[in-house]
Amino acid sequence: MNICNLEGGRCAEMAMVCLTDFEEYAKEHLSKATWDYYAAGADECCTRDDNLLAYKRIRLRPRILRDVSVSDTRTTVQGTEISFPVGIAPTAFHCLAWHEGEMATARATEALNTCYITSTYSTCSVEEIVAAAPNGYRWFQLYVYRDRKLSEQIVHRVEALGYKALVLTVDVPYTGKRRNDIRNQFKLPPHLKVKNFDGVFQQETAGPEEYGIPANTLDPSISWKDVYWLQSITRLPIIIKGILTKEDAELAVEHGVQGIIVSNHGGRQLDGGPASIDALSEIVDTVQGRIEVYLDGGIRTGSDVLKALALGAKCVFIGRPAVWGLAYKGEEGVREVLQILNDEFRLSMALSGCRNVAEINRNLIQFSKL
Ligand SMILES: Cc1cc2nc3c(=O)[nH]c(=O)nc-3n(C[C@H](O)[C@H](O)[C@H](O)COP(=O)(O)O)c2cc1C
Ligand SMILES: CCCCCCC(=O)C(=O)O
Repeated sequence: MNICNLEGGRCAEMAMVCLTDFEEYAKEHLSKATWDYYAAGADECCTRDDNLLAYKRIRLRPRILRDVSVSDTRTTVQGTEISFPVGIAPTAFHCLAWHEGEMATARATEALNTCYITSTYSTCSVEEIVAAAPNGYRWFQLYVYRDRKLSEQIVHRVEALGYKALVLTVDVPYTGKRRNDIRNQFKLPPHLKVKNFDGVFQQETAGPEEYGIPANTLDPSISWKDVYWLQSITRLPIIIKGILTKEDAELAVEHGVQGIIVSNHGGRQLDGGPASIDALSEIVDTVQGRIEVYLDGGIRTGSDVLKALALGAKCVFIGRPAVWGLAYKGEEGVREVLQILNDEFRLSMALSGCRNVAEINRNLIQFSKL
């Protein structure tokens, strides 16, 4: 029997049934400033909240009597097999949630055989992450700095370490306005560092800061020509994260990248933009299978995963739920989050008559109710 002393709250002994149980636990146990940072959306949080609500507006058309006694959730991303189509989106500062930070996240994704996109703003270095989970499948998320040498160095480092793709985040020319972070004057505590840039991102001289990091390091002038620049310094596949329109999807294909992540940064950047699931169809229709299309934002259940795949995503990624898992029990917590999503996805597949991911298609979606 589970015993919990917390009145109205969750404790580590309670069985976790769904992802919102982890959210509740994290809210209860993290400091207010850390919780607010993870939960933040931009401005009035309309896009952040719509990321979740949009899935509720989509209805499924289940098929029956299809012998779903055996099911297979495996898929591939960029030619590599993963055990199910859910990976971990890049999120910053995992050591705020758990002392082993990104090393714990990396071990969990290695154990579950799925993809982990490491953030530029990790609080463990890429070397520590690879050492913690040497057989894990990883991509590296890149921001482009004003100082291109800095970007170039990290690209060469992750390439040498065996990262399999670069995820170029394109929706942060400036950080979105996150009201509680401003109210809390949120910053990384002094014992934590952006480890990949030790000595570079430390605020050693006085100057404007954002989250305790020197402000203005990211280059707001980046444009499509920088995709060519990135291609010139790496042989890794490039995946652009933060595309929400068919026009930009077409440009991404024309610029020769290998993938797109349809994303609004968890609603933390432009408030008023579309929910990512609502932007997916026009992008998939434009891309027409020329490159892989992925999605993140608001995935909280297995049926959300099913809906995204039915609308054409090859794989989806979770941001905040992974951090809630970390806050709960480190590696074990992230594993539980992924396992619950995998179990729910498998069940949703079976209940809608799909035996494998190849059988998931748009016929599953009831368009008249969209
Ligand atoms: C706390 C937090 C930190 C994030 N840090 C990054 C980051 O460093 N780089 C990046 O490309 N996206 C970052 N994102 C955006 C996520 O990669 C992803 O787009 C978003 O979290 C998906 O929405 P979800 O949290 O509803 O799953 C961050 C999101 C959150 C919530
Ligand atoms: C100075 C920019 C910090 C960005 C931190 C990571 C991120 O993308 C986020 O959404 O938070």
